[in-house]
Amino acid sequence: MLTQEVKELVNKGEMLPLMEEFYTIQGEGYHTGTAAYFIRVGGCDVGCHWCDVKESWNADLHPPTHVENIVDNARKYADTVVVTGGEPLTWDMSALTSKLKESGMRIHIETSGAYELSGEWDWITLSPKKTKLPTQSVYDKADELKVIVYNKHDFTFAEEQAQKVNPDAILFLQPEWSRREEMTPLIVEYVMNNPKWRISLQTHKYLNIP
Ligand SMILES: C[S@@+](CC[C@H](N)C(=O)[O-])C[C@H]1O[C@@H](n2cnc3c(N)ncnc32)[C@H](O)[C@@H]1O
Ligand SMILES: Nc1nc2[nH]cc(C(=O)O)c2c(=O)[nH]1
Ligand code: SF4
Ligand SMILES: [Mg+2]
Repeated sequence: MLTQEVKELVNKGEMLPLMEEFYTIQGEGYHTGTAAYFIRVGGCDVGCHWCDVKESWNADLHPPTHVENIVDNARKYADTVVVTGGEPLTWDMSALTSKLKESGMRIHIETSGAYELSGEWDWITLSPKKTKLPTQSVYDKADELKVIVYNKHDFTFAEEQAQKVNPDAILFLQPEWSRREEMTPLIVEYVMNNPKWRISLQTHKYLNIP
């Protein structure tokens, strides 16, 4: 059982349920191929049936960790951090991002946008989900929109989301991993016919790295 004191620190974002941290290469989206330290925060209730990190969903399984300790670790490895999850915006990201900034780090977030934006970010990757649509605050600030393509209807969903995001966001279509053989050729054709879109692949899975 968590003490009341720990619960309050988690509510304030001064502690976060930390699932894992790892130094790797950003596999997806605009920054594909660049080294970054990943901080994976537990807790998500969006419920994507194809989610590749379902172990992250239950926040209670991941130890509440002081953000100072997360930052002290991260700064040893890299100058760019990617905060992911789980759904990081489940929590108040202000304390984590202000401490990362004090350490001079560049900070990126991977989010479904299902909750209001908190924290200060150098790069926001929005990957919207039909089951819990993004909040306006995240549409307004997203640097890239990355829509996962599981079936043909997801092209329609992608166009709807592109209408909602700010006009400067860079647009990506990414095949859902288990459907990549069927969907990748359709995405290739779609991007050639609709060149405002780009392809994003989960390159870390092809490289067998985290
Ligand atoms: C695990 S999520 C965590 C961050 C946040 N909850 C979100 O969905 O953006 C990280 C990224 O992986 C993508 N993703 C998750 N499962 C996937 C799968 N099976 N195939 C392709 N992309 C996937 C998500 O859409 C998101 O862009
Ligand atoms: N290498 C690597 N790149 C990633 N980009 C987004 C990821 C995520 O799970 O948020 C991810 C991940 O899990 N690994
Ligand atoms: S929002 Fe992200 S972490 Fe949550 S279930 Fe969907 S892909 Fe997984
Ligand atoms: Mg991943």
